[in-house]
Amino acid sequence: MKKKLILIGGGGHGESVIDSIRSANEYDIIGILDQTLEAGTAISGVPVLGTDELLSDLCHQGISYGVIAVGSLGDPRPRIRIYETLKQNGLVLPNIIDKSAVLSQNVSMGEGSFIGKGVIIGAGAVLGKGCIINTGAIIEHGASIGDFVHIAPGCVLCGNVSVGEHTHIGAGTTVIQNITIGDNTMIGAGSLVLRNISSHTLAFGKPAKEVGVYEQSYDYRRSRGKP
Ligand SMILES: CC(=O)SCCNC(=O)CCNC(=O)[C@H](O)C(C)(C)COP(=O)(O)OP(=O)(O)OC[C@H]1O[C@@H](n2cnc3c(N)ncnc32)[C@H](O)[C@@H]1OP(=O)(O)O
Repeated sequence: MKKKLILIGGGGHGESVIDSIRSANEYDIIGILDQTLEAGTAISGVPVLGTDELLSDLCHQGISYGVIAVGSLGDPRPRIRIYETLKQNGLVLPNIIDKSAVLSQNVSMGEGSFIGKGVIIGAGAVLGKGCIINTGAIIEHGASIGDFVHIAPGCVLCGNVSVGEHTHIGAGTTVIQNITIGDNTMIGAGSLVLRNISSHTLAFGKPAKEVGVYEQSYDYRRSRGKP
């Protein structure tokens, strides 16, 4: 029997997640909880059941797996909130790995991450929890990817790149080998990263330059008493 799973979030990213869950054929998707979609509608054939207030009832009905299915464009806070809600309700957060992704056997991953179509992850890479590794991204050997990082579609991270927690690497970015990118940072789409990039920083371009403080996630960290 397939394991029963609930999705939180039914937007565009949610549709990708549904597609990848179906590709792996391991879970039965019972429904979607979403703060804005109308209960009774359906996304990719999966019913919207209501808001995440239903979570505790659903857990009592025997659903033990939950997936963060909202995307992120540089603000990881909604995904973090969902992660915490799922954990508080005692749900297990599986890693959703599209069937077309190719992962070395020697990859270590936290929980609750999404690995999209055509992703390649090399030997010795270490991924935190709650990450999105989006369509067609390549993460080479020895990479270190922090919690709630989004590596957007088509990025190439060469060997031994390190990306700090909550950082967004914009679509189509290339990061050369041995580079360190800080926490809570935004790298704009299409960048070429040749030098280390600091935490709490907006950087973009070819080559990528630091153009300012990245505020959004910084506020989130301060609100949690972090520097
Ligand atoms: C499945 C999916 O779709 S996942 C989604 C993947 N999407 C991404 O990764 C997008 C990442 N976001 C970006 O690249 C954005 O452009 C950001 C966050 C870097 C900047 O966004 P904003 O703050 O709104 O910047 P804005 O659009 O106002 O541009 C400000 C200036 O920076 C420039 N700029 C913005 N982004 C970039 C970039 N990636 N590369 C070069 N220049 C850029 C603009 O041209 C503009 O220059 P100007 O003042 O000379 O006209």
